[in-house]
Amino acid sequence: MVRYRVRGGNALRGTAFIQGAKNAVLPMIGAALLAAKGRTVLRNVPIIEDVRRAVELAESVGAYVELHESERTLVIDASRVSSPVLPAEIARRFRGSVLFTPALLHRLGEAVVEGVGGCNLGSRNLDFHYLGYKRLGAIVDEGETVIHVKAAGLTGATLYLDTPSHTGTENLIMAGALAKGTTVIENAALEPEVLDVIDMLTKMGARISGGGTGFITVEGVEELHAVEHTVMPDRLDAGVFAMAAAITGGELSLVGTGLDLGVVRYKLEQMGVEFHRQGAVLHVGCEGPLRPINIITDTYPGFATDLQSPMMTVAALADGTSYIHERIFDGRFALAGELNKMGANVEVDGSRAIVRGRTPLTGAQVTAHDLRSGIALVLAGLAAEGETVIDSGYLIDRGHAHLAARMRALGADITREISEH
Ligand SMILES: CC(=O)N[C@H]1[C@@H](OP(=O)(O)OP(=O)(O)OC[C@H]2O[C@@H](n3ccc(=O)[nH]c3=O)[C@H](O)[C@@H]2O)O[C@H](CO)[C@@H](O)[C@@H]1O
Ligand SMILES: C=C(OP(=O)(O)O)C(=O)O
Repeated sequence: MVRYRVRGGNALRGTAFIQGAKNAVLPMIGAALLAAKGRTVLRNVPIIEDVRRAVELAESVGAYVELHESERTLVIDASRVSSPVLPAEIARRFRGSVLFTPALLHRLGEAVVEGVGGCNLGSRNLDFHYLGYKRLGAIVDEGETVIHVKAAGLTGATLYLDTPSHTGTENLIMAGALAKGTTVIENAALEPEVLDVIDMLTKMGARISGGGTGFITVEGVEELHAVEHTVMPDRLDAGVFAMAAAITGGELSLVGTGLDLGVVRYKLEQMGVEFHRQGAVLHVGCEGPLRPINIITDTYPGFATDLQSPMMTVAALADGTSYIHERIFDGRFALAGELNKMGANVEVDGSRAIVRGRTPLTGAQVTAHDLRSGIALVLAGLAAEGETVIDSGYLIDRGHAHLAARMRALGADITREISEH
């Protein structure tokens, strides 16, 4: 059992090194398995638990993988992929396992999905993925726990997503990349991580156009080859460090190539947080009191649902009432109860939350219910009086690399502990 212990009150100052993006590297590991020859090299890989699970899963289907932690580099040789089974004991531990299906379909003609994990955020359907495979010619047998997808070869078709699913878009692009003919994906996701995956697939030889427009066209090719690619920076990790500076009255220089915080920057600016860019470095700091904010989560370029939880912590520390409307997931407010244990005043009504700030936060024993509620509690701990102990820290480790060490380097009093129970 991993647990984080945070003693609040220290302002965070210094240079924060932003990791590579979790939600880009996971589809890239799936994409690497599409190459039947050669070795793929991924750079700027975040050393997070989800990447370790993805490595285990790739190995379990027969790939040879080297994870060079200090170089943050993955080397993947997928030439010997031979098992279509995504075993439950690994696949159920992270969401990214869903991204291995297209490669297994193309390479082996079938994929046996024994489970898919990920944060528990209410309903997380996969119907767009399976309907898409079916329209491309696959047979999908959805059992109680195991899903069997089979295809002697996929053929391009026009696909429509009811909502622009992030992994759904990535999966259907990968399915179309080696299909016969043209695949069109309408209402495709616009997230920067999806565009980074398209960049990598394009280097591999895929013919994809329309990324970032919502209408993606994929002309199927005969084969894809192994390439080297550098994973984009993690805008969620960057957002969290910006918030850590803001709520502790600190000042951070965020380092991560080409970092663009987008709407979270504008929302934090409305709250009184100051940003200024100096070349490749983004400075963030906050001197005065924080102002309250209204947030509506949405698919890109809207406010990212993954930053909604950390933003709830910031709102609890702002002077006045903030309103949050969660529109992507129907179960993403488990954080409210934990924050309230620390003295916050958050009232949840369905998909809306009202955060009445500022109430002084005091350290408490709290539980991470998912990755982002976990990091939100770390933020609360940094600003609280006394000691906060956050259980289920594995969930935080799923998405943030060396969190305690990176925060300690900036002056935070935080430790990561492992206990038997
Ligand atoms: C590994 C990864 O990249 N995870 C991200 C990805 O998750 P993920 O790709 O799972 O999220 P989706 O964009 O697919 O899901 C968004 C919404 O669409 C619904 N839906 C989705 C697919 C489907 O077939 N049917 C359906 O109804 C889901 O139930 C959910 O309510 O995008 C989410 C939304 O930005 C982020 O929070 C996650 O961090
Ligand atoms: C929901 C998240 O991740 P996943 O889709 O991997 O569960 C997240 O990163 O907040």
